[in-house]
Amino acid sequence: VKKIILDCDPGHDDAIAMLLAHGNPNIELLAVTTVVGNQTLEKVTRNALAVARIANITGVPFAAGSARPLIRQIEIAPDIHGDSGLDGPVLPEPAFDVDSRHAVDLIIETIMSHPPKTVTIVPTAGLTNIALAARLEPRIVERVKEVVLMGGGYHVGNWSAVAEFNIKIDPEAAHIVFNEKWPLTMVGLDLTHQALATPDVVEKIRAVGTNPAKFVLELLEFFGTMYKSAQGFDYPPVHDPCAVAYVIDPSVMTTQKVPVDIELTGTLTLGMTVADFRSPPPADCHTQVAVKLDHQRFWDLVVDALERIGEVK
Ligand SMILES: Nc1ccc([C@@H]2N[C@H](CO)[C@@H](O)[C@H]2O)cc1
Ligand SMILES: [Ca+2]
Repeated sequence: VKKIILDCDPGHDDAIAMLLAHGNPNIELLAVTTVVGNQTLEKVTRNALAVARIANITGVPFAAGSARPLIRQIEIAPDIHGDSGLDGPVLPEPAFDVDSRHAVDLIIETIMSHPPKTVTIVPTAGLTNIALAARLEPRIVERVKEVVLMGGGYHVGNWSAVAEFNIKIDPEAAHIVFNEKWPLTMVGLDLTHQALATPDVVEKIRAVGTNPAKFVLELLEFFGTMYKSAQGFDYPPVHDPCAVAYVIDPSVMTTQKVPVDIELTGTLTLGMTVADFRSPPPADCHTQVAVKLDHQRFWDLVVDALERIGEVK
């Protein structure tokens, strides 16, 4: 079983990532932490607790983290996720309250209280909490098993021509995270733009026939409509669960070992994840990027997780 910390900003695709992590038997969700991104910290934290109620996630601490990037001003994404950050479905009242600890403290405590190389950090948002954790407790860097993040893109951007939202909203935090020497897998737009919720996928989800599945359908409906109008996609790319799927089964996508660094001073290129594909990669290269997704196997994992969650009233 892979033990993970999910650091997220729900967010339609973050919500699906959480359901995949909760439903898949190979994953133990040790903690869920939130950070400003798709919406304000208050809104994404409320959304995370609502997803926990919908999927009946219990016994897992949810802690709120940074309300702001390290240095820059807040940028949110209401044109994709709406004003609540999880527009579309009606959200229930949370079943439990947010943990009293700060997300950064919970991340550190969780890693330091488990044996070395057993905890994987799965960020699916801006990297502010992860950067702060590495600075507050540097020992987590050699203790974590690996970092598997949704973010970046080596050939495409979505928040600028060349930068992806999770990186660009806090590029200094991303620079810290990508330059620590922990094993890091970047599941970027190159991969996640292949994770399209096509009509055949929607029908398989509909066939699950439970309230959590209905919730996912309502998320995809809104997300798809916004992605069509805002970015011209026929079907929405569901980014964040791709990072969880890699942790579940790395063979669901191909990866390539390449050095990646973050642009901090470019006028046109701020927040760009610059991958150096010149070969061979340095022997001490600690980063890899995801390249090709097995679309069917990925979505089968999501449907299987929903079937295992079953009905929740
Ligand atoms: N336009 C847009 C902006 C932000 C996101 C969020 N950021 C990442 C994709 O860029 C995902 O984690 C998703 O939650 C998705 C689309
Ligand atoms: Ca996200």
